[in-house]
Amino acid sequence: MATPFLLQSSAVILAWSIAAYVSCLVLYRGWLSPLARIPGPKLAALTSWYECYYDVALPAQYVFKVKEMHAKYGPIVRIAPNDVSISDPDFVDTIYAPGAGHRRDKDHEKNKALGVDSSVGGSIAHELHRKRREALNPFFSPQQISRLDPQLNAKAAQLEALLANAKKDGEVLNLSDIYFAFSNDVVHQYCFGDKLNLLADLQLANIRRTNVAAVLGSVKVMLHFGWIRDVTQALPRYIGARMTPPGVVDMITFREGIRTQIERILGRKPSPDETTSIFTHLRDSPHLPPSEKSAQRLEDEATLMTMAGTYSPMLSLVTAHYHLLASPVIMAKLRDELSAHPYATTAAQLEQLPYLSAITLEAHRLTFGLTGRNPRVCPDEAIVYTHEVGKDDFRTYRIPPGTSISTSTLLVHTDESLFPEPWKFKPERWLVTDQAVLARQRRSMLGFMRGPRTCIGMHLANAEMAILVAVMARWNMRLYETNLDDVEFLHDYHVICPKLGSKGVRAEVLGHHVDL
Ligand code: HEM
Repeated sequence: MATPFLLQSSAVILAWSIAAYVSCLVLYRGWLSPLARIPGPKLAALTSWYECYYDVALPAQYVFKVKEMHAKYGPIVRIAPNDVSISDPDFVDTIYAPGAGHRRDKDHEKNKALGVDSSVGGSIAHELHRKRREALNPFFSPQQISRLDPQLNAKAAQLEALLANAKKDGEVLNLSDIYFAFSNDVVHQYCFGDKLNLLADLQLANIRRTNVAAVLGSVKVMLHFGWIRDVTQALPRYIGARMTPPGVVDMITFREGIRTQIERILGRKPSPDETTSIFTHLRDSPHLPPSEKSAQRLEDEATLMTMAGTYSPMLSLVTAHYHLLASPVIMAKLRDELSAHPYATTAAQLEQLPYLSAITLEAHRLTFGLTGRNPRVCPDEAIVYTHEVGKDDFRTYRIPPGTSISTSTLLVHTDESLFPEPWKFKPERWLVTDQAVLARQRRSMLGFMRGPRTCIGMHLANAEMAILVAVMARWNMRLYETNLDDVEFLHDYHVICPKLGSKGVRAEVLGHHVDL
């Protein structure tokens, strides 16, 4: 009988082909690849299932495992078949900020999990990123941001009214929701020109914040099994929605809201009566081709801008407020500084106060910016890394173009040579008098990243921090059922995630602080 024989031999050929392919892959990745000399666990070099196990099964622990690997193997480690991690603060700029003439792309595989591929942050190629970035830069200069003072102060006053009401009613406040709402209102108005008042509805703020956390909670699964999103998006919405976790469904609704905003802006003709905003500016820019102004692209841009401009500032704000409430000594020093400078009211003036800005820096350091490893790919140059292994004994590695190279904020921000007792919140470390130490610490701050892809919203985030840290000092509050593990970096879901199931930072308002 020919048919079973054919089937049997096809199965045998298929099995042999797979075995041959896997053997070649193992041989290449483990021994022949130009990365084969780089130290690290053999399993990590052979398969990305190694990373997947730490990211998905444990979960979101690979970044901590990589730190352990560096302790064992040294400053350069091969952490996946095509991925090299370098733990060396003095090498950060070579990876991320090499200067003019050097191209640094993003790694498409690592970048697609957030689903904002055509945004500035989603741009893979160096040149495309630069073009999109140039269109946005004018909105984010320190001068432009200083014009937002009245708006920031008005929002801060609304926030203080909430604190006063909570004191009157004896209500426990969720500070994570409050800072989420504050940052969301600010970035929304800046993006679209119209006012959002999430601060007036803290229940909705809680739903939205937990939805964003749920979406972030899925980034590792999406990173390793990106086809899940492709399948659910390809299905009719009513079927796809049933297969998608609730937070993600709400995110789809959130994106539809953004799409409506964008379509409204694109549907209007430029007019002097219109409030200008980032997206009216992009619509009217003569420098951008029509493809860069499509509704889909601008939706991606607005989604990234709104999410990044809301969630990351919220994390730094709650980290700062938690530590101020947990450390009366730090709070007392901040109050002393503010009462010595009663006329510092604008963000720019507050940012000049040394202790307040040390608190901000320390909050950013322990919030870790983007916690994932955020790799760069050099498309056209090899990277050479040399380190000392003994007295006058150096080892050099050549990392070929196309390799995914990274460090992580965890590695740098907890480097004991830069930040002794790295897990402690110590603003004083930013007030040292040794300028060389200070310069090295500042250079090693990766909370906003370095180089051409540095956070575009950095000045806005720091203005929000300055105004709200001053507000924090004006109120006596007591933490409510909140511990360090509600703000600590315990899981890497693209940004820090504290203990799973944390309700956020909650506090009771005791009253206005008399001296301020
Ligand atoms: C404490 C607050 C913030 C932190 C820690 C933070 C952190 C970061 C980091 C680390 C990056 C670099 C990402 C990369 O390498 O791909 C980034 C990029 C970005 N951030 Fe922020 N961010 C904050 C606030 C903001 C705000 C307020 C906005 C919006 C107004 C914003 C909008 C963006 C955008 C659009 C990008 C992409 C920039 C580019 O690729 O050129 N961020 N942010």
